[in-house]
Amino acid sequence: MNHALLTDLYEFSMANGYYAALPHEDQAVFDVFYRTVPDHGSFVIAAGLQQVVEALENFRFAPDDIDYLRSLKLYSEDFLHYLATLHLACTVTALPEGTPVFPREPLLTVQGPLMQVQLLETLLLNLVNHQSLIATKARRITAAAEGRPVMEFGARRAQGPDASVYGARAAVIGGCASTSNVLAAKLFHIPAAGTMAHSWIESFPDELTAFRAWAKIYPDNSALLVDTYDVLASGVPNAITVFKELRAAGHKPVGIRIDSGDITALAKAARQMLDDAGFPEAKITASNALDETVIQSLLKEGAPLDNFGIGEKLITSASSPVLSGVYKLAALQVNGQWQPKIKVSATREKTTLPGHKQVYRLYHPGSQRAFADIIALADETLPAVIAAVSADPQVTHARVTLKNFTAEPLLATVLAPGHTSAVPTDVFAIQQHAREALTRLPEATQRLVNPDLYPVYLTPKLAALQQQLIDAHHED
Ligand SMILES: Nc1ncnc2c1ncn2[C@@H]1O[C@H](COP(=O)(O)OP(=O)(O)OP(=O)(O)O)[C@@H](O)[C@H]1O
Ligand SMILES: O=P(O)(O)OC[C@H]1O[C@H](OP(=O)(O)OP(=O)(O)O)[C@H](O)[C@@H]1O
Ligand SMILES: O=C(O)c1cccnc1
Repeated sequence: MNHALLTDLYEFSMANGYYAALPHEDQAVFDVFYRTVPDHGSFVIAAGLQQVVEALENFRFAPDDIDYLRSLKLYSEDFLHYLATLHLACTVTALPEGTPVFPREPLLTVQGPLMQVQLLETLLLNLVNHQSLIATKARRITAAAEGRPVMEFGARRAQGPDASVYGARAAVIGGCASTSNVLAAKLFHIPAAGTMAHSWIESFPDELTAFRAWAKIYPDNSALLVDTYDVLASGVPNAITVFKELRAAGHKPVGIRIDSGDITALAKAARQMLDDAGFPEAKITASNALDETVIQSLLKEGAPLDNFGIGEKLITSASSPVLSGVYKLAALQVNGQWQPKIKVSATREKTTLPGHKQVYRLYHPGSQRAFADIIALADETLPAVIAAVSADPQVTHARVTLKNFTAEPLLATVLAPGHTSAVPTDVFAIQQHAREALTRLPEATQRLVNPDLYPVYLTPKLAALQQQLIDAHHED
């Protein structure tokens, strides 16, 4: 689908206005960042970059798009002609998908003619906010599962087809092992996984007949759903009968799925029955409106679970369904000269960071342990000793001296005019990047409840530039 019209009307209205009022090719830089972490976490897992790059590479206005815009009777013919022949000339820098990113840090920047980059705001935020939200939720859920595979089961509850497909992709970036969503599995090379629904069991005269029919067709994929009638009185005993028959025929039974009731009590009793019957290797999968909180509770109770199937709470990030990433102007060329730009807000919290920027992750020297990030102006060289200022205006000890670190720049160019982009597209490689990046962060920042805040600083140059622009604004 061509997404060129997937924007808010005001972006076109501004672009048409820029076309009339400002030099056409003057460049602008916008930053994408967010301020608040979902679920009171301390970081977001950045995701959606592959789709951003694809959307920008295919960005074109079709003749009927132009006709539609003309029909609004808002825009000049010159501007519509500009759109009809538009080829984006934008440079995008971004941190790699899967990277944990903290509040206020630019995770993506776009530079290009002001008219063009203004038009991209809504689409870029749509792509990045959604996938980063779901990847972040999946990280929480898979952390709670402590290494047990999590299958993404959310297609039926996702808020529309796109949310199910790209949500499944993001879920894998955040740690899921597989998806039941066949389209997502095909598009992103994710293992397709699944069991059966209650309707299968109900479609046969009785549960045992239903299990036998399944086992006959899928003798090596027999994960039987045991809660249609009574988990312990019929579901597990019938599953054991079928497992014995499968074993006698030379097959290895997979296990059972429990989808209702007190999962801990049922899983403990089912485990005992399976073990007593000689099937200690049969796996128990749990599903039913699970999320990280329920999973933690189940595991704390000692529920002997091997796999999880997780739908609605993951695919909608139900407990915290919004990531409010924003797109803010950071610099503008005026007569060929760059000017840093700022939005000064009533609250310091919402005041933006001006200028072209770079984000560095700081490590203790010779180690893989990160202890802070620092946002710098893109053209400054980090000194060995930095009198850094907290990026969080709420922090009381706002100034610290940073020394003895190695610095890793996080933002790199992923798209430039005339160059084909090569961002990683292997979702499991991206998942691995996320996993490794997390092992380098302090463990306490990854707690699911009350995580430690990870320090993010500004260089003195960036902090001074921000203050200078705030002061200049107040003098006006
Ligand atoms: N031991 C447990 N500790 C905490 N939460 C649990 C436990 N067992 C199940 N849950 C969760 O409690 C919620 C409600 O479970 P409940 O027993 O009401 O399901 P159910 O109504 O039997 O299922 P269904 O409506 O699908 O038939 C679900 O989110 C489930 O995952
Ligand atoms: O609960 P989720 O995390 O979204 O996991 C997916 C759910 O989808 C199926 O339920 P179904 O649509 O058959 O409805 P049900 O709630 O009656 O089982 C399945 O049995 C799970 O319960
Ligand atoms: O395969 C399953 O068990 C499944 C898939 C989607 C939703 N619920 C269950």
